[in-house]
Amino acid sequence: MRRALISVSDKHGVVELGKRLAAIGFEILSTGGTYRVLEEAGVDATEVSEATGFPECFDGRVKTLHPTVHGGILARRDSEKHQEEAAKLGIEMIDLVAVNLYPFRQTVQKPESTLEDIIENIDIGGPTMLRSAAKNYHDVLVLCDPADYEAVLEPLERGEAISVEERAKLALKVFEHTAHYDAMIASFMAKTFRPEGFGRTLSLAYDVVQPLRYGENPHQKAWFLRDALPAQGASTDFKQLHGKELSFNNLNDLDAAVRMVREFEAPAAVAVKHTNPCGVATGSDLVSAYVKAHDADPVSIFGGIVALNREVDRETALEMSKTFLEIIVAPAFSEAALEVLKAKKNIRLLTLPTDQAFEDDYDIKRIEGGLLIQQVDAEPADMALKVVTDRVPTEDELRDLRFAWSICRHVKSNAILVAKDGVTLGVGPGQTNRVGAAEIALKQAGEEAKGAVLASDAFFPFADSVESAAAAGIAAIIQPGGSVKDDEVIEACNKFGIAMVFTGVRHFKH
Ligand SMILES: NC(=O)c1ncn([C@@H]2O[C@H](COP(=O)(O)O)[C@@H](O)[C@H]2O)c1NC=O
Repeated sequence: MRRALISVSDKHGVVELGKRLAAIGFEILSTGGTYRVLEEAGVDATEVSEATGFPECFDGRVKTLHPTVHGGILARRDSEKHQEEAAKLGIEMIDLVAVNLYPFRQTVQKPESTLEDIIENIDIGGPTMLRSAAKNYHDVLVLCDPADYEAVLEPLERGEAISVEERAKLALKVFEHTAHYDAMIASFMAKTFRPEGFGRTLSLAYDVVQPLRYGENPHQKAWFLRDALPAQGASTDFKQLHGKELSFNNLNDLDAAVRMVREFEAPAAVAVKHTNPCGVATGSDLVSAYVKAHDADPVSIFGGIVALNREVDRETALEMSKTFLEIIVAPAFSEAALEVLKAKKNIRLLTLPTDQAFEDDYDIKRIEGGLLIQQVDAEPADMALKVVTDRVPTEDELRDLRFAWSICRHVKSNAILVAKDGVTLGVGPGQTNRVGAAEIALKQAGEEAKGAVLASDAFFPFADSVESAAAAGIAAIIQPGGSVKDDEVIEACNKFGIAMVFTGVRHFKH
């Protein structure tokens, strides 16, 4: 007689599984809670403790960790030696293992869970059985997901064997599942007991949310994954109210836009193209912020992603509906705004708490054969502005310098940004030299650069960009400082009457 061991926390479908396995002729072994559910439903089963002759003990911490169980799963059917040994030890074979694990993730995510609750929900016996069965997939069927019960029951009921390839796929699913489970545990423990960095290894736990239509380009396959233990309010935590599925580039741009709009407490609008801002503005209300962000670069915003940090009202919606936008993301949309925007078939409308701070931890980049991991480039709390020129910036200039600086660090390096009155006027992103970045930003700002401020994400190696800024009419500059040529740069500013502040902090973004 074939034997099945069933031990599940998620009892969905277990009665049906038990009934149908019993009907096929399986003898069923199961652990306490599962046994009771099966028994109540009239499924004939034997408790594991009866089979092992050893009681479940230590509050269920030890139930199935016994040679009778693991020998029955792991012994090779094609090995005479193993079979003789099993016979000598009185161990009977177990041919099917259906196990799902203690709800570790759900326990971590429950706000009321204590550390003790979380630790108690680290399953030990379950993964051990799953791994034993998966290792012996040639002879043992292993089920770690109720969604797979049907696909195994059907052929068994027809009296068909399940191919070794199918068994291997079920085993693979187990090893992915237990690795993911352990990675979540390691990640939780690391956050709790070693928040400051890494040990000798890193295992990341992610869930595949969905395959994407394609990647950055149509010939690239792509997937969207989310942290297995996601923090609430992350940019991946959006709700989609309208529009088609998001693309790879959409998700990437969405993340950039959301990170930028979170910089502001005042009503703000951020328009993004290819992860760089093309128009950013704050205003006394949302509609004025959006109109200013739009007018900052009415060409680039076409097909862009716009993030806002207030509920979208009808007026703002009407303004936005004049331009083709790929995505609008905001904390909420009024009914009237939705009515206006939903009329546009191709726009995607998303909500997420862009009006709340979100503390991301690590930034991960893939390089060939490895990863680079760094802390997120947050502004250090102790960053202070130091005036280094004869002329001190005016209050208005200081406000604009801070505005420009807060966005400049989100622009790809080398980055130069020109701004005035809480609006970006020119953005020079991703250039291989700073002069080129300054030229782009100043050219885009044009006449409006007069009296505006300029931010640079890293120091000026020469005074050439200051000369270009002066020629365009820039009134004040913000930059980290720290070049061997700082004196020349300061001297140039003094010569042109430009006020300059150093931040002492660099914000490369590659
Ligand atoms: N310790 C053990 O020997 C053990 N054996 C099985 N479990 C888990 O116990 C759960 C089922 O328990 P019950 O049938 O009592 O509801 C399953 O999630 C299974 O993974 C165990 N528990 C956790 O470590």
